[in-house]
Amino acid sequence: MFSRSVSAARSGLLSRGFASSARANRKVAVLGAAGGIGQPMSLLLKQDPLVTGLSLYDIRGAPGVAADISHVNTHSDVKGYEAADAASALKGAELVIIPAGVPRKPGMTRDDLFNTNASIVRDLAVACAEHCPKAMICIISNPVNSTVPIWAEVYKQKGVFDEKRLFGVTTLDVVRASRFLGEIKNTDPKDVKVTVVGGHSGVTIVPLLSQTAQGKDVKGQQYKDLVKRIQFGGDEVVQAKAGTGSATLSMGYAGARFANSLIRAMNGESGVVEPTFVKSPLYKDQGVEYFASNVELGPEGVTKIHPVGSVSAEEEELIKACLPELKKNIEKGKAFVKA
Ligand SMILES: NC(=O)C1=CN([C@@H]2O[C@H](COP(=O)(O)OP(=O)(O)OC[C@H]3O[C@@H](n4cnc5c(N)ncnc54)[C@H](O)[C@@H]3O)[C@@H](O)[C@H]2O)C=CC1
Ligand SMILES: O=C([O-])CC(=O)C(=O)O
Repeated sequence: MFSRSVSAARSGLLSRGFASSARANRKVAVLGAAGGIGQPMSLLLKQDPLVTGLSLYDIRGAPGVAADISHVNTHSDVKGYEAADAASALKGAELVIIPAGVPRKPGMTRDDLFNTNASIVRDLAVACAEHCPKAMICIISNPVNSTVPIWAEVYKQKGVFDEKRLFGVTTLDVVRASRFLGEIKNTDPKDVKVTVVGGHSGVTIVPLLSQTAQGKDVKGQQYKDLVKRIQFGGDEVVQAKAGTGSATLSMGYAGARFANSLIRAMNGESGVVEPTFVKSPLYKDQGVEYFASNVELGPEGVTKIHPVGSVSAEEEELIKACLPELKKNIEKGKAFVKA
């Protein structure tokens, strides 16, 4: 699991979602690297043989985290940067992952984080537009349904927007769906692949269980409970952490897994498909500009946005409930930057 070799990367932890292909120079910057997500995710990125450089940035504590992680004996270089040093942190970054911002406390929705996190994300977008405008951008900071449009609007203002290179990370919803369905079916979750579409909060999270072999016969109350658990899995963790934060370790895992998929695609591996929240034509006619669905990834980012596919009557209802909420969240993000 700690080996730098490609074959080792296919074993142990990495075989459950991290895989590797030929090595290219891939510098990854983590913004918010000293936080609850940033630290474990950076550690997992250090274990990824496809990551050749790690640039850890935070308004506090990143040099210490970098010094610690840099002792792990894998080949990548690790550097930590102080608050004032965003330019150096971002220079040459090809992929930027952003878990900067405050997490929820019990009783809050993700949208309640908007007032604090919107400006954090906007300012980081300005810095990336200046110092690494061509990097792939993976946004974790909540509310994702709004922070992704915020990033896009800043990039449009700066004249550097490329919709193929901007991703909202919804992988934790996919990870949860796989785990929770696997638990019900008593199956190894590595064999349970659930497409989750929509957005990343409450009713905007729509798992397409009918499209999976293990999920299609889950019915009645068990179906309702499973959907609710996937949609509100974040609340489960927020409540259990009782005021000290939200999901960090599972998100660190999910973020590193998404980064691995994207880097494999950037390195030329074909057929890499992940659900992710992107600028999407799927529901544009209903005024929803961004939508998570299966997206094929390639060297330049988004290669193909897959349609939602055939869905059950229940899933149709879930999508109907998702769209107006998602539209509101997206418009809020856009309006913030325009104001
Ligand atoms: N997309 C998803 O599935 C998930 C998203 N999240 C979100 O991720 C975000 C981070 O969560 P945690 O790591 O638990 O929070 P945390 O508070 O532990 O860490 C956030 C880090 O961001 C840093 N930070 C704040 N402003 C910054 C700036 N301007 N530049 C650089 N760094 C800055 C802080 O110093 C801190 O180290 C939250 O908004 C949370 O809601 C959390 C779990 C899942
Ligand atoms: O629930 C939260 O606030 C954090 C999050 O996005 C998740 O765990 O899915």
